[in-house]
Amino acid sequence: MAKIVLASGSPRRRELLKRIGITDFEIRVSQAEESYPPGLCPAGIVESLSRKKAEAVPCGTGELIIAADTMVFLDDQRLGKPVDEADALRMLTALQGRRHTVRTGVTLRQGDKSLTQSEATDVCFRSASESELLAYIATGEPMDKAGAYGVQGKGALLVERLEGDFFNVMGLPVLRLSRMLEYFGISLLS
Ligand SMILES: Cc1cn([C@H]2C[C@H](O)[C@@H](COP(=O)(O)OP(=O)(O)OP(=O)(O)O)O2)c(=O)[nH]c1=O
Repeated sequence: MAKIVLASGSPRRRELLKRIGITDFEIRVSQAEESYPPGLCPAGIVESLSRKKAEAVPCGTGELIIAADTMVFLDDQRLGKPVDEADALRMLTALQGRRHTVRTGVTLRQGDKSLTQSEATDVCFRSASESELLAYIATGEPMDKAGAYGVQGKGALLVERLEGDFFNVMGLPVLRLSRMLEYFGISLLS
């Protein structure tokens, strides 16, 4: 089996890889600048960013790189990670009582073979008061997460409904990833 390299500093992606049985992998954090060409559709944006992250790390012989990028889309707004607490409050206020889509682009790369796909999950937030949102921001949880919430943590208390892959919201669509790995000859359930 190829040596797996996770091109991500995200502790959630590390944890999810382990949960699906990929326990032996190296982390090589990509320093790719998070920019993309104009005119891309939402899926195109996260796919382009994941490709960029995968291409920004060295890939040795026999190594398989996994890179991902997660973003929240609310109508035509793109919500990445908040820059500060005021930005987190702005994002959470915009999301409350509404449905949004979380998209994760994933790129797998080995030698000159590369595959990029993305997954979408719809999430509905309940209406929350400003004091609840401020209390949530004070936990610090929103600050390193797209859309300023973590569905796997206290952020779950803001989520009314979710349609699609839960793990996609956490940063790695594990079912899609397993299918992409099959293209590289790796089967996780055999
Ligand atoms: C919406 C949401 C996002 N997130 C996280 C997943 C991602 O780690 C992060 C989005 O940022 P990304 O830029 O996708 O990833 P990252 O900066 O954490 O790591 P790297 O670029 O090195 O791969 O938000 C959650 O953990 N829970 C959630 O509910």
